[in-house]
Amino acid sequence: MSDTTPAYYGADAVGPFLTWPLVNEAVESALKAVVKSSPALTAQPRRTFTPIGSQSVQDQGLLLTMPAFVGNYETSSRGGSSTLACKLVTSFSGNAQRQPPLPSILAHVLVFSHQTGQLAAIMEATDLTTRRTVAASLVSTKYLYFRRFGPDAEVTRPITVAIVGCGVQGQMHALAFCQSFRVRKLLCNNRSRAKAEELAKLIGLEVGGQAVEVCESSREACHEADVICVATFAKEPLIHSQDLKPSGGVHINAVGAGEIHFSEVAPSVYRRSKVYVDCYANAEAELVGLPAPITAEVGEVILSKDYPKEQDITVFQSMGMASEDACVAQAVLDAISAGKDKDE
Ligand SMILES: NC(=O)C1=CN([C@@H]2O[C@H](COP(=O)(O)OP(=O)(O)OC[C@H]3O[C@@H](n4cnc5c(N)ncnc54)[C@H](OP(=O)(O)O)[C@@H]3O)[C@@H](O)[C@H]2O)C=CC1
Ligand SMILES: O=C(O)C1=NCCCC1
Repeated sequence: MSDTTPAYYGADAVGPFLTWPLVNEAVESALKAVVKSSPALTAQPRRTFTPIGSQSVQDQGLLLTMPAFVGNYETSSRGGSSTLACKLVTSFSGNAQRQPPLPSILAHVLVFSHQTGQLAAIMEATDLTTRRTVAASLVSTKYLYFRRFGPDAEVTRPITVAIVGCGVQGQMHALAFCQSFRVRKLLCNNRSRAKAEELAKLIGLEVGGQAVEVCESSREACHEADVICVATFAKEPLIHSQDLKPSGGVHINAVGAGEIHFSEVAPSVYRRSKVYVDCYANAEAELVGLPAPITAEVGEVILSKDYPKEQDITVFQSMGMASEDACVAQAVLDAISAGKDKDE
C-alpha cells in the first residue's frame, strides 16, 4: 500500500517559495476565479468563525475555518490548475503583548488531492497569510488605482503611500509597496510610535530611495497620500474624510479586521468612495451595515478592465478569502515538487 501520510511543510520549508511573483500571480488567479463569469469552477463556502471567550481580554480570540476548491484556473507555469484546501487560522490580538510576543494571526493550510480527496500536505501558513493579504492589496492597487492613469502607470507613476498600523501586516505592506511601485514618500503611523520608527528604519535598510516619515497621527500620515494601507484591530475609525488629499484620486486598502471589518475607515469616507471587495459571498455575511454599496469584486475589474476614474476615491475592503490561500498553497506545493523533480 502506498504511504498516505501527508507531508508537513513548516515555515522554513514554505518561506523560500513565497516570492512576490508566485504569490501575486496566485492571488490574482483567485480574485478572478471567484467572479461569476469566470471559467474557473470555484466553490468557496462562507468561512466559519468560532469565538474563544475568556475572562482575560488577552486570551480572547477567534478560530476561522476557510475551505475552498478552485478548479481549472490559469497559471503561467502549468496552464490549467486545480486546488482543494482548507485554512485554519486563529486571530488573538493580545498575542503581541505576550512575553515573548506571538503573532496575532497564526495559520495552517491543509491541501487535499482534488482527484481523490486524500490529504496531501499540511503547510504552516502564517507568513503565507501575511503575504497573500499584501498581494491582494498590491493587485487591487494595480487595477483600482494605477490603471485609471493608463496601462503602464504601475511602473511609471510615482506615489506617496501611508501605512496606518505598523504591525505584521503594516510592515509587509510597506516593504512590498516600496519594492513593487515607485514610492517617492512613505508616511508611517502607529498607535505606539516605536513600531512606526522601527518600520521607518527597516525600510531605510531594506529598500531605500524614498523619503520615509514617522507621523504622530493617522491624519498627518494620510493628508498627502495617494495610496493608504490600514491594518489594525481598531474598533473606531482611524481614516476620516477630511484626512484625505483634497484633490481626490486616492486608493485605500482597508485590511484590518476587528470585530467589524470596516471599522477602521469612517462612514464619511465610504460615502464618498467606490467600494470593492475580494468576494461577494464573504461580503454578504461579513460586511452587514457597510455604509456604502459595493461597486464590484476586484476580479470583475481585472476581467472587464472597467477601471475607476482618476479623481475617484476607492476602497478595497479586504476580508481575505480561502481561494487565495488555496491557490498560493498549491503554487508552493507545485514549486516544491518541481524542485524535487530537478534534484532526482
Ligand atoms: N484582510 C485580510 O485578509 C487579513 C486581515 N488581517 C487583519 O489585519 C490586521 C492587522 O493584523 P497584524 O498586522 O497581523 O496584527 P499585529 O498585531 O501584528 O498588528 C496590529 C497593529 O494594529 C495596531 N492596533 C491594534 N489595535 C489598535 C487600535 N485600537 N487603534 C489603533 N491601532 C491599533 C497595533 O498597534 P500597537 O503597536 O500600538 O499595539 C499594531 O501595530 C488585523 O485586524 C487582522 O485581523 C490579517 C490577516 C488577513
Ligand atoms: O483571511 C484571513 O486569513 C483572515 N482574515 C480576517 C482576520 C483573520 C485572518
